[in-house]
Amino acid sequence: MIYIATSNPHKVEEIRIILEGIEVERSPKNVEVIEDGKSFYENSMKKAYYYGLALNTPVIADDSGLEINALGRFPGVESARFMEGKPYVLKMEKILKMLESKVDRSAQFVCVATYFNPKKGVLISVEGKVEGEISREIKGNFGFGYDPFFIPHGYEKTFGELGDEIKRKISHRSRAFRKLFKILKEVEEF
Ligand SMILES: O=P(O)(O)OP(=O)(O)OP(=O)(O)OC[C@H]1O[C@@H](n2cnc3c(O)ncnc32)[C@H](O)[C@@H]1O
Ligand SMILES: [Mg+2]
Repeated sequence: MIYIATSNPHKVEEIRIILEGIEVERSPKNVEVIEDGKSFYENSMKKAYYYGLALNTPVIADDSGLEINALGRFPGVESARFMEGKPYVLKMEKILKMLESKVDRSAQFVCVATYFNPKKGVLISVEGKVEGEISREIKGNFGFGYDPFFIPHGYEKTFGELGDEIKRKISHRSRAFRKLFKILKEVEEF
């Protein structure tokens, strides 16, 4: 079993599906980590480090977000803090307004997964990305966060409409966690 250093149950659910056969649990403690890093890497490593120290056992953190290229890769590391506490539908409506005058609707979801073993001082971070574009309408109820207006390349529908089966194959999270576990199988007893 491995703890996921997150306060977000949606992430744990997706990681459970991605890592079929490996038991994952949300950290039993919520550790306050100031996510003031300028990159997903920094925030991911910070979360893994502080959760790993607090639990004194290996953990995996995930820092992720949506980058919209015509908006200078906004919201990026601010994806969670943008309009904090407001429903995601309002966040997406606001972003759709920001995109009204733009031709380029390309975007990517990014996930940096970091493994930290405090007992051995092993820290491994990997990145996964999925390219796509922002739809003109918010559609679908699957997934979470910004899924209902992200159309992955190769599909016509949003992640909100496509659901777990597709997402677990191509999402930024599945790419990052698969990459991480390929390494962990070699360097740690997984
Ligand atoms: O920091 P932790 O405790 O892990 O939980 P969090 O929800 O704050 O997670 P982040 O700081 O990594 O912020 C992630 C942001 O990016 C969004 N996001 C991340 N992965 C996503 C996905 O697969 N689909 C849709 N939105 C996603 C999510 O809704 C947040 O707004
Ligand atoms: Mg966060």
